[in-house]
Amino acid sequence: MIPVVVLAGFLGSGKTTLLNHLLRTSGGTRIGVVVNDFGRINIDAFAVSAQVDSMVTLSNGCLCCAVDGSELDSMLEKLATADLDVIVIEASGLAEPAAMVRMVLQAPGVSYGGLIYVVDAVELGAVPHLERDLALADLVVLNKVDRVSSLPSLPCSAPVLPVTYGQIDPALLFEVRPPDTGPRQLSFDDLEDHSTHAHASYDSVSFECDEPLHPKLFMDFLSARPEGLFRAKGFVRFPLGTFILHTVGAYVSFTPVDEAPTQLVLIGAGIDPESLTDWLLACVADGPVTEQDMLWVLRYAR
Ligand SMILES: Nc1nc2c(ncn2[C@@H]2O[C@H](COP(=O)(O)OP(=O)(O)OP(=O)(O)O)[C@@H](O)[C@H]2O)c(=O)[nH]1
Repeated sequence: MIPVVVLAGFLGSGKTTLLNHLLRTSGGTRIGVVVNDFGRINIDAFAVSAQVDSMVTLSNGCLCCAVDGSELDSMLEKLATADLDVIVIEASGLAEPAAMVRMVLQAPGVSYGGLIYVVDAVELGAVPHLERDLALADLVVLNKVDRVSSLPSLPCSAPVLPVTYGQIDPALLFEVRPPDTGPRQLSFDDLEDHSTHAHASYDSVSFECDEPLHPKLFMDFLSARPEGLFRAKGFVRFPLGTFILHTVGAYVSFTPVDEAPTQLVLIGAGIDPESLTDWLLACVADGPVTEQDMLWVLRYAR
C-alpha cells in the first residue's frame, strides 16, 4: 500500500514551496503529487518526460497531477495502482484538513501517511481554526522563521519543526531512495538514512536487537519519546509478532510482517543516541508477554 501524506496549511503558508523542495531533494523516491494546479509546481526545474491530460511525469520518476476536489477520489484510486513510493496531496489553502484525511483513510489501495500542517510564522494570527487544525496534525512545519526574531509558540501537542522555505528533510516524511536504484523491496539498506546532506542538523540513530521487545515497554517509549525525535522507521519484533513501524511526528503505524529481528532508525534534532539506545535496550521483554499486552501495539496496526 502506498502511503499518502496530506500537506495542509493556510493560504500562502508555504505548502508549494515545501512540495517543490521535496521533489528536488528526494533522490530516486517516486513521488506522486496531487495539487489543484500544477502551474505552481516548479516543473521547469525537472525535465518533463510525458504529459497526459492532467498528469505530468517528471524525469526523476515523480508524477504530478492537477485535480479539483471532486476528482480527488478517482485520482487517488488511479495513483494507488501506479509504481510510486509515496503520494503527497497538497490541500488547497481553504480545504478542510479533516475532510482530506477522512478521504485518504477511506481510499482503497493506499495507507494514510500523516498530516503535515504548514504555518507561516508571521501570519499565524490570521489563520482561522488554527488550533483545531493543529490538533489534527502529526507534524507541524513552522515556516518563514527568517521573518521573525523569536519563534512563536504554537497551541499543539504535535512536534513543531521551524524552517525556512519549507526545507525539511524528506526522510522525516517517507523513505528516501538514492537515485537510480532498482525495484523497491524493504531491505536493511532501506533503513539507512539516505537523505541529502542539506539538512545536516538532523541526527539518526540505528538500533538493532535480536531479543524481542515488550509491547507495553516499547509503546511507553514511543509515547514518551523526546520532542525532537520526528521519525522512527524499521522492524520491531515482539514475542507475538514482527511489525514495520512508521512514525511521522505524532503519527504511528504498525504493519505486520514475517518475523525479522528488530532494526530501527530514529531521526531527529538534538537527540541523544546513547540514551535512546539504552532506553530501547530496556524495552527487551524479560518476562512472559500475553495477547493482552499486544493490544498496546495492535491499536496502531494498519
Ligand atoms: N521569507 C520567506 N518566504 C517564504 C518562505 N517560504 C515560502 N515563502 C514565500 O511565501 C510565498 C507563498 O509560498 P507558497 O509556497 O506559494 O505558499 P502556499 O501555501 O503554497 O500558497 P497557496 O497555495 O496560495 O495557499 C511565496 O512567495 C514563497 O516564496 C520562507 O521560509 N521565508
